[in-house]
Amino acid sequence: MSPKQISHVIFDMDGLLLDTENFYTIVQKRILAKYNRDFTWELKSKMMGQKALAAAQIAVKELQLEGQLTAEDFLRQREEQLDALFPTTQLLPGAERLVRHLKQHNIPICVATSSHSRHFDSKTTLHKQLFSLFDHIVTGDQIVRGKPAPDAFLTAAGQYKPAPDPQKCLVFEDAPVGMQAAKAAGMWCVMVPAQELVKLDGSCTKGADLVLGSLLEFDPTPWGLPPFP
Ligand SMILES: O=P(O)(O)OC[C@H](O)CO
Ligand SMILES: [Mg+2]
Repeated sequence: MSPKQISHVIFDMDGLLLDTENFYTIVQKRILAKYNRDFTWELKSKMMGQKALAAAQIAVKELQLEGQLTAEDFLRQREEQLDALFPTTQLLPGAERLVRHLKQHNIPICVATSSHSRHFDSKTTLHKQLFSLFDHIVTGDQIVRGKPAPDAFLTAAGQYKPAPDPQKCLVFEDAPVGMQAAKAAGMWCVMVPAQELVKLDGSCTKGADLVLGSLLEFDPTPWGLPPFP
């Protein structure tokens, strides 16, 4: 479909706006080392963007840890360590500039994250003012089916009255399952994947409408959005 005329923009959070993915990597590497397992990018690529329990279940299954570690135990151990790290979360390059720019031009903006609301609160500790600019935040605990199901993005769009045409919604995502969720919702998707992920599997971005190295590279104009000054 062309020309693109985006009316609403939906942001993923972890790994897209906020630099939290490294925290998950550090903590999960530490926990899995106790079970003589390596936490690889291949495994991470399957877990990232998922709701917490779904991600934990993937780890246990892929590493054949049944009988040694339950998904719930993995999460409990993960929580203790993540809780100490999340309040220090920093923004990723270009996130603040893009969010403020769209807000300044009255473009409806919201967030659809797989993170549950307690993690959302903790991760945004240093960024409350910026996150107050979003019209609403949809967290993982508000939806039943996690990404790659389209629910998070459809729920986020559905909070606008009237709900926008998905064909006029642009989603920013970092994770393969997130990009798939956006496309399943019938929306446009700009993917900003971690470079490690692309190196591992070039096809992880297949289906995205545009792939960028960072949000700093985004040009709003081809999307019918106002240009940066
Ligand atoms: O990328 P998000 O914001 O949907 O959150 C995903 C998980 O919490 C971490 O991969
Ligand atoms: Mg993400």
